[in-house]
Amino acid sequence: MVTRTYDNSHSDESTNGVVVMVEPYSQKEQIQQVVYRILDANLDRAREGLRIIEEWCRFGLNNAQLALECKRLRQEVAKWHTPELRAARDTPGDPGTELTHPQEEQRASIKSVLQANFCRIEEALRVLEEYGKLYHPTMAKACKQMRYQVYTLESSLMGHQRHQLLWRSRLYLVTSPSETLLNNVEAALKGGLTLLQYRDKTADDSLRLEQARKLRQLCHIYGALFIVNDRVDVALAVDADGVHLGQQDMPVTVARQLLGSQRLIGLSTTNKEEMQAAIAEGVDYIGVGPVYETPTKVGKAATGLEYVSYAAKNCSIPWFAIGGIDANNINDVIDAGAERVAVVRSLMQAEQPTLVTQYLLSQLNRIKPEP
Ligand SMILES: Cc1ncc(COP(=O)(O)OP(=O)(O)O)c(N)n1
Ligand SMILES: Cc1ncsc1CCOP(=O)(O)O
Ligand SMILES: [Mg+2]
Repeated sequence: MVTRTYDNSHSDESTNGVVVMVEPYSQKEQIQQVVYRILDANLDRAREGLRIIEEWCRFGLNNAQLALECKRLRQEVAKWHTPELRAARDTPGDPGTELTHPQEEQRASIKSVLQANFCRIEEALRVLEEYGKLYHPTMAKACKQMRYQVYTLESSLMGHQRHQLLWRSRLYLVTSPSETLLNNVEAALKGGLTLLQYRDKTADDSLRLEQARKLRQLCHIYGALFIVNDRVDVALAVDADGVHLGQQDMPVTVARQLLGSQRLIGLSTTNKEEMQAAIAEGVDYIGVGPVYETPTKVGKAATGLEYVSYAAKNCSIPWFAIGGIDANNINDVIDAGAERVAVVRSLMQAEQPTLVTQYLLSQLNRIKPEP
């Protein structure tokens, strides 16, 4: 058998002594080969990406439903990978195999691995949709549908990840305005912080957006959750993991409509009625306090440790004791039943936020080891 080359010129080839005239590819055929190569490469890319996501759903999350959806999509992609497309493959002649971006060589967290691979699958499906139109319109339509199904899968999986990390988080840093905001936060992240809230009651919106973006990026690098205080619009603008609302802020139902079910909503509570109402409204976590009076929230009466004990016995969702908590009194709060605490000054005013984070976490993990 004589293999045709991509060279479009006439040529004679010797094959076992027999001289064979090789027909040149017509321009149309050459383009078809290129399209087939693109389809072949992107079918592989989409399938590989799906497998990477599937492995995490299966082994990382033990979530059969999500793993099954990945498998279904993988098989649907494979269905379009016909022998004629595979035959167009030319790996040695593909200049793209050598091209990698430095970001691809290292990933900071599972979240980045998942996000990078969702991106890869969605891009591949988009390519399949566009070039598929030149091959098989049904394929193009199927790939478009799959792309939307992958968006849904991404949002369920990322939502699931968020909830898991929220349940695992024991320490919550709520920021205060500071010249060293980013350094303080990064130091706390280095100490093991997994949940951050950006709170600035006075900044103008352009600064607020700029800082929120930077903090979100930092949290992304360290695999931590990023919540915005009060402002649903800012949370959406910077693609935050959620928002924290107070009793006087936007109603939870409205925030939920805007944020959807996959992002987190936290609500401040100061008594059992507010706690029960918050749970009934479907918030993802609550703040419990201020446990002690605090200059960070002037004029707000302390709830004391009784409310902490009540929460320990009655709260079915993650809750964070907040207000005046520091390295000196954290064990009293833990003894009253808290497994999670939120702090502002303890970390924002610490000389060594990494060490303080590590200390607070070690105390919180002392009673019940890390989940
Ligand atoms: C974790 C957590 N709990 C409580 C609050 C207080 O929220 P709110 O009552 O809306 O007061 P402000 O923070 O907006 O002044 C919180 N931010 N975080
Ligand atoms: C925002 C907020 N809501 C209840 S207490 C509080 C502030 C807690 O700050 P600190 O940890 O500095 O006492
Ligand atoms: Mg508020």
